[in-house]
Amino acid sequence: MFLNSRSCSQLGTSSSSGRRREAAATQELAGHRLRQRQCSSLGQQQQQRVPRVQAAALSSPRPIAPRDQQQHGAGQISRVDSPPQAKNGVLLLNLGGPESLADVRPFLYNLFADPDIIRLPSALRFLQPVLANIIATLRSPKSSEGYAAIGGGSPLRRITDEQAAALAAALKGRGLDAEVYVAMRYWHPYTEEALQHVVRDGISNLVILPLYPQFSISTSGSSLRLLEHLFKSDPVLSNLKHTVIPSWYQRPGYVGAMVDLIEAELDKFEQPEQVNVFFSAHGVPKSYVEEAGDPYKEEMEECVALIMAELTRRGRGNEHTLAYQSRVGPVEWLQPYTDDSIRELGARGVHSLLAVPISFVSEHIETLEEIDMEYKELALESGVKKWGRVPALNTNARFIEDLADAVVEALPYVGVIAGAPSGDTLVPMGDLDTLLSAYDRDRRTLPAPVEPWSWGWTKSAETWNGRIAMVAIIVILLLEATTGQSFLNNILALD
Ligand SMILES: C=CC1=C(C)c2cc3[nH]c(cc4nc(cc5[nH]c(cc1n2)c(C)c5CCC(=O)O)C(CCC(=O)O)=C4C)c(C)c3C=C
Ligand SMILES: [Fe+2]
Repeated sequence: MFLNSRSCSQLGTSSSSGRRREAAATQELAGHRLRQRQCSSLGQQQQQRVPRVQAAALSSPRPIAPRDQQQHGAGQISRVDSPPQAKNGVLLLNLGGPESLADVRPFLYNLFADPDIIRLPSALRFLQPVLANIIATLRSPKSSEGYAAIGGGSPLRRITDEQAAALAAALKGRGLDAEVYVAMRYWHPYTEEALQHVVRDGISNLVILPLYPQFSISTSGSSLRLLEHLFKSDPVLSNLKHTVIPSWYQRPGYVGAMVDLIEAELDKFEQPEQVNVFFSAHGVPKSYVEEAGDPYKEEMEECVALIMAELTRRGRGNEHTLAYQSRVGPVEWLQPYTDDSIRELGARGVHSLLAVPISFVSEHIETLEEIDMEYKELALESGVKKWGRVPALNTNARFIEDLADAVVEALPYVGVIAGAPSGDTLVPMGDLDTLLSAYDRDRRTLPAPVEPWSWGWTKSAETWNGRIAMVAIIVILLLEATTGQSFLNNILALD
């Protein structure tokens, strides 16, 4: 498997030499697709030379240290002891969320310590934990307020567990016995814990399914990077046959389920045909798309076009809008911003808005607080008279059935390097190595979405916090450098 994918990486590198530039995100993706196809055939030719590795049952798993406060800290997860039986598993990737207000700051630390969220130049990477601590500390009061408003914690773990159980049942309905595991990126159950269970259960064929319909470097990409690291540092996992479904926004079942929900909400308005269908996607910094080639924006636009086409096919001629929410920090994010669009629609005299959360399939802080409270209030203040919101898919039966179909369709690709069966996704299906080597290969430094030093000069409420923190951090770093003692560990330790 790794022999194949190394060859693919080399192929990708040589075929793209001299082709690096910002404006080429789209061409870049087309190139990825082409390379993937080349890799597929190369992979198939070389398949015979790859040793058929037997997955193994685990006799004594080594516990993994919790990752709060650590960057990718896991070592080996398991030892190979005995030959296994073929067993299927599905690994659901998700973000994770604080379950109580006390979890908020360590959760934020984990998020900002992720180099796919804040990508520092390599010379400054040693500062990432320090920066993560500062930013988490500064952001924590605002985030905590949001989580307090939705009951004191995120519902994400509960909903994702329900989705996992529903998916396992749907697979069983198709005659497929498969364990479904939940692997969160920034909170419990951590990816390391999930993989420990995968190994303990002797899973030999794993389908990796991010619960994000559209691919972004900052979400699915980040979880896949972590998996890559963990797979490479463990003997059982490095031989585990797997395939990744990188994104699935174009699946008719998903699109159909979204349209069912939209229609049901439209019919609650007195004049459904007058309602503006307002898609609000989670934003990403613009540089992710324009400099690192994140397909997120393109996938989002395609996704909205597919949903609108299906709505139209069902005889609904509504106008629609796509905007991006949840911007953090001072850099430019994808535009238009949700708040600007709401104001603009209000000013244009749009009477009714139906908000559709589009980048995430569970209720979470950004649907329950940001959309239901902040944006609703803004819309009503801006002149919009009627407001509605489409619920998240959660365990919607049609959606879960579609995920089960996606898993069944992916299973033949486990352990085989191959492009997506229909070739119609922007990031094609494949194993981790192939996917990540074809994708965001250079991990180029990006402007950090949140920079404490910039916060210090903005007009935001954090201005003085930011300045004080910056001065403090400089003093502490100087003290550390001159005395050789670590003050930061003591001062900024969370828990
Ligand atoms: C597709 C979905 C998401 C993208 C893209 C994404 C990018 C992204 N997010 C941040 C910063 C924060 N995200 C936070 C919470 C959060 N983010 C997503 C999804 C995406 N993020 C979800 C589902 C959640 C909520 C989980 C929950 O607890 O319910 C937070 C914490 C909350 C807050 O303070 O607002 C931050 C911070 C960045 C910087 C980023 C891209 C670089
Ligand atoms: Fe986010």
